[in-house]
Amino acid sequence: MLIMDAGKVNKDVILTRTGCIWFLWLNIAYSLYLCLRYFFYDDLVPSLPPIFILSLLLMLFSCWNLLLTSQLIKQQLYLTRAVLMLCAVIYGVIWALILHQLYRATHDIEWVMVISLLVLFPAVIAFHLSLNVIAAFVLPIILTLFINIAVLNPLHVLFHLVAYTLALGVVLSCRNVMMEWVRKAEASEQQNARLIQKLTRLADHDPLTGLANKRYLREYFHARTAQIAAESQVYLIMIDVDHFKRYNDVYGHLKGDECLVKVARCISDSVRNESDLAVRFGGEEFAVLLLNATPEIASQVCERIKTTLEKRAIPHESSDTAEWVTLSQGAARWQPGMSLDSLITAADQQLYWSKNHGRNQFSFYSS
Ligand SMILES: Nc1nc2c(ncn2[C@@H]2O[C@H](COP(=O)(O)OP(=O)(O)OP(=O)(O)O)[C@@H](O)[C@H]2O)c(=O)[nH]1
Repeated sequence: MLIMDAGKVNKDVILTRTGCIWFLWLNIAYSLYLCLRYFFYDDLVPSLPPIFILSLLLMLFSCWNLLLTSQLIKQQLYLTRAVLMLCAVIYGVIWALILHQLYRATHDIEWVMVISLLVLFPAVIAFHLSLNVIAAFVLPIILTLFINIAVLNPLHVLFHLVAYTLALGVVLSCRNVMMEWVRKAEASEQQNARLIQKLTRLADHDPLTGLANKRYLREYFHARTAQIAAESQVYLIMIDVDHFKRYNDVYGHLKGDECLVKVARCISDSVRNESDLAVRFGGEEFAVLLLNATPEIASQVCERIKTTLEKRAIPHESSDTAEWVTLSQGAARWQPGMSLDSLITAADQQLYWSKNHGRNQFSFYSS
C-alpha cells in the first residue's frame, strides 16, 4: 500500500504532509538557484552539465511530487511513511551528488558545507516527527561530505570534520526543540479540549440532576426538528412533582434536592430511545422530548415514569395524593412550523389539567 485513506491517518502523517509541501517548495527554490547561478558565476562551468542536469532533475521531481501531493489532498489520500522514506532517500542521493559536483567544481568545502546545512536544516524541521525520514535524507549527504572532506590534507580534514559535526549537532538539536514545542502544543490542545468539554457540559446540563437543561432543550429541539421528516411525530411531556413545597417544608431543602435527583433518575431511566431527551426544566419541573414517537409510545413513556417512581416509593408524608412522591404529567404533539414555546404551552395546559384533576396522572393533547 503506497497510499492510505483519511480514515487510517493519524495526526503525525498530516503534519508530515504539511512539512513535505514546504520541503518541496524549498527544493524547487534551491534547484532554481543552482540553475540560475550558472549565468552569473563561471566557477561551476567545468562541471555544469552534471550540476545542471541534477538541479533540473531535482526541480522536475519536486514539481511532480507537488502535483501528486495536491491530487492526493483533493482525494483525501495520504502517502504512507514507507513512501516518504523512499522519497527522502531519493532526495538525499540527488543532493549528495549535487554537493559532490559542487565541491569538485569549486574546491571550496566551506561553501559546500554551508549549502549542505541550508538543505539539511529545513529537512529536519519539515520531518521533525519522523527520525527515520530525517535519517533517510541526511545520511547520503553526510556520507558524501565526509568522503569529500577526507580527501583534503590531514590538518583540514580534522578541522572540517569537527566543524561540520558541530554544525550538524546544532541542526539536529533543533528537532528536539521542535518536538518540545509540539509536545507542549499538544498538551495544551488536549487541556483546552477537556476544558471546552467541561464548559459545554456545564452550559448544557443541570448541575444537581445531571439532566439536560432548558437551554440545551431549545438548541436540541431546533436542531432536530429542522432535520426530521414532516411525518415524524414529536412529543413534549411536561412533568411536575406534586406538593413539592410541602416536601421541602417537612424534610428540608437538602432532602428536597436528593428527592429531585431520584426523580430525575426515574425519568431518565424511563426514556429508552437514544434520540429522546430528558430535561430538568427548572425547580421541580422536568420535561421529556420524544422524537419519532407515536401516541402509544408517548403514553407508554408517561406510564413508565409514573410506575418507576412508584417503585422507588420516596416517602412524602404531607402529600394529599399518596404516601410517596408522585408526579403530574401533560403531553402535547408538535406540528411542523410550531415553535418550542407554543409546544411548551400546549403541554403545560395538559399538565395543569392533570394537576387540577387529582395529580399523579398524565394527560394528552394531540392536534
Ligand atoms: N429542594 C429544592 N427545592 C426546589 C428546587 N427548585 C424548586 N424547589 C421548590 O419546589 C417548590 C415548588 O412549589 P410549588 O410551585 O408551590 O409547587 P408544589 O408544592 O409542587 O405544588 P403542586 O405543583 O401544585 O403540586 C418550591 O418550594 C421551591 O422552593 C430545588 O432545586 N431544590
